[in-house]
Amino acid sequence: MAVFSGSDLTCLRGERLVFGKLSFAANPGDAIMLRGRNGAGKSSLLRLMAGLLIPRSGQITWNNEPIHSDRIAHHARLQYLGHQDAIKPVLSVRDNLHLWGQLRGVDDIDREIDTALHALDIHHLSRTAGRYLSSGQKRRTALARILIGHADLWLLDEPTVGLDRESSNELAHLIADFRAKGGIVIYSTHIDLAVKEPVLLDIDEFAIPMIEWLKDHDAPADDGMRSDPKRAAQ
Ligand SMILES: Nc1ncnc2c1ncn2[C@@H]1O[C@H](COP(=O)(O)OP(=O)(O)OP(=O)(O)O)[C@@H](O)[C@H]1O
Repeated sequence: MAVFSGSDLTCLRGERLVFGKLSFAANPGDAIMLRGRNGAGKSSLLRLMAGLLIPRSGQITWNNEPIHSDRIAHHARLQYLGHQDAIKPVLSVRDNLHLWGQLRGVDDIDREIDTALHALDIHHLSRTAGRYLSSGQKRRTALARILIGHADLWLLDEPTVGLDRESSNELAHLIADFRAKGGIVIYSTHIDLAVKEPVLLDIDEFAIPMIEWLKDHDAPADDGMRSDPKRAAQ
């Protein structure tokens, strides 16, 4: 059984059936590349994997335990990079990373920040406030964030957006290092990223018409978020 897996996943957003009968499996060192047309559900799948959305059917497990049985443990093991860089505009790059390290309970934050700043080649921006960063510099800062603290799983939604070619190659190296240490990386991209032998998961293959899905299931009453009252309140 794979360390991280999902089986027979169905994703509803609003009243739209985004995909169904989708399964995946990943072990330490694996990379999965999500592909699909705009709106196919790549971001939705990454959010399901992060435990930020709940599948309408199917289950996602880590070491055979459903991720929703212990969401705190799941969030602690993963780093999620969404479309938003979530950089605080009034804080410097270093302070942004410091805040993130504190939230993750990292011990030796300053040393980890220095390592991350060098890895993303943004050490010279350490004291620059978030509001003065270019979009590529913001993206690099967001990527530096995923290096702070221990993680077993990286979920990266379009990580190359805003990056120049050099930074994209640097990201590919970081992914290779993370995999070499046993990390699992799942990422969506519209451009080629030099990741070695990723497993391709084409979300377009899991598009099914709502009418077909309804034949086997109850009528959809809600979105994945709304099926969890705690999340719906957020
Ligand atoms: N918050 C939401 N509420 C309702 N529907 C949503 C929501 N977010 C996304 N959707 C819908 O879910 C579907 C999948 O969107 P998603 O963002 O996962 O696709 P994607 O493959 O990541 O697209 P892209 O390549 O354009 O980033 C789309 O039809 C979209 O309109």
